[in-house]
Amino acid sequence: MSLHRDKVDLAQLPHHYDGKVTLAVIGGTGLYDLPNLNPVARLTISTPWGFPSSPITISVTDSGFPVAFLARHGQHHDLLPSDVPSRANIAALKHIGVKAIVAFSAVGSLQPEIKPRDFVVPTQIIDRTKGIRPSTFFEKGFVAHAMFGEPFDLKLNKLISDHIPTHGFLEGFDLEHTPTFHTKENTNKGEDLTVICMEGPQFSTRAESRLYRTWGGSVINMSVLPEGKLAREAEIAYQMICMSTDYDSWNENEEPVTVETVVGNLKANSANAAKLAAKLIDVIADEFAKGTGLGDDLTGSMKFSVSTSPHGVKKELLEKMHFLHPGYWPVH
Ligand SMILES: CSC[C@H]1O[C@H](OP(=O)(O)O)[C@H](O)[C@@H]1O
Ligand SMILES: Nc1ncnc2[nH]cnc12
Repeated sequence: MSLHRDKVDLAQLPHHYDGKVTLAVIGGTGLYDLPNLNPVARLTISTPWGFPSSPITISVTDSGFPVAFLARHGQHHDLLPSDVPSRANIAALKHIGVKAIVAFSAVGSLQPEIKPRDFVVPTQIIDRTKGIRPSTFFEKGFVAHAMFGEPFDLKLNKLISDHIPTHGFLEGFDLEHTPTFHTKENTNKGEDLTVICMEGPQFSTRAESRLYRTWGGSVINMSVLPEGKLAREAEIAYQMICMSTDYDSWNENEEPVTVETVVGNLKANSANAAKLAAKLIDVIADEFAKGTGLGDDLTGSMKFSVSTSPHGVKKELLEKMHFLHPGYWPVH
């Protein structure tokens, strides 16, 4: 079943964009473009970690603010969650100047109050991937350790939570189900909302799904890692917005999740997600215009997270890292 809408002919767009692009949206399952914006360029960027999942579309809002868009699983959804080239995706966004990323993801709900078609802004992550995804830009010969106790950017999280009301945030739009916008502060009594990231591509067993509930999991997906870790290493403020599509497998009164359930809810959700994305872009554009330092908190953090003396590092490794953080570790 296709989730794609009719599209502008993106192939005709220029392949370069000269301005600065500070905000990026990563689209997950069901969100393959930003239909409410005006596309102005389509970039194919080669990185030392390969090519991104898809070309990066630069669009501008009505007020002229540029936003980069990247389809996580490719424009035709041909990449398994384990095969998403997250290092290339994040490196390419960093290379064009991105300081903040809002990443969308279709998730299963592990809690009865998070209903299919609701949105969730998580604050914590539990890693259940299996170590088969490259999850760092660093490698043997050049060692660094990034801080990850707060895996999402707190300023971006607060900005989003403060500006999107719990109910009615899609007023006037597809309201067959009025979605709730779940945030730590507004709906979860200050308790973390935790996304479990599993390897997939198969969904969880009932026993696993129940286990994740005992761990305090709120929602489950296959995508937030290593994307969020790599954004941290790239010093980019990162927040995921989860779109609930199913109750996973924990509920004995329901059939365990199937792709049909996910796709059915996504058909409604993807239009809502595109509208929500447009709203969030306006909020974030305003914040950048105010100059409050959004995306600046991490600046310089990786320079001092390195354990290896740069003098002992091979030239090839330093050259790769120069793409990500030019000037941090001069190539000798
Ligand atoms: C099609 S259901 C499983 C799939 O959906 C989510 O993708 P994304 O996070 O990119 O929206 C989930 O993480 C799985 O990859
Ligand atoms: N139940 C689920 N488990 C993992 N990823 C998902 N994406 C959407 N629903 C999911």
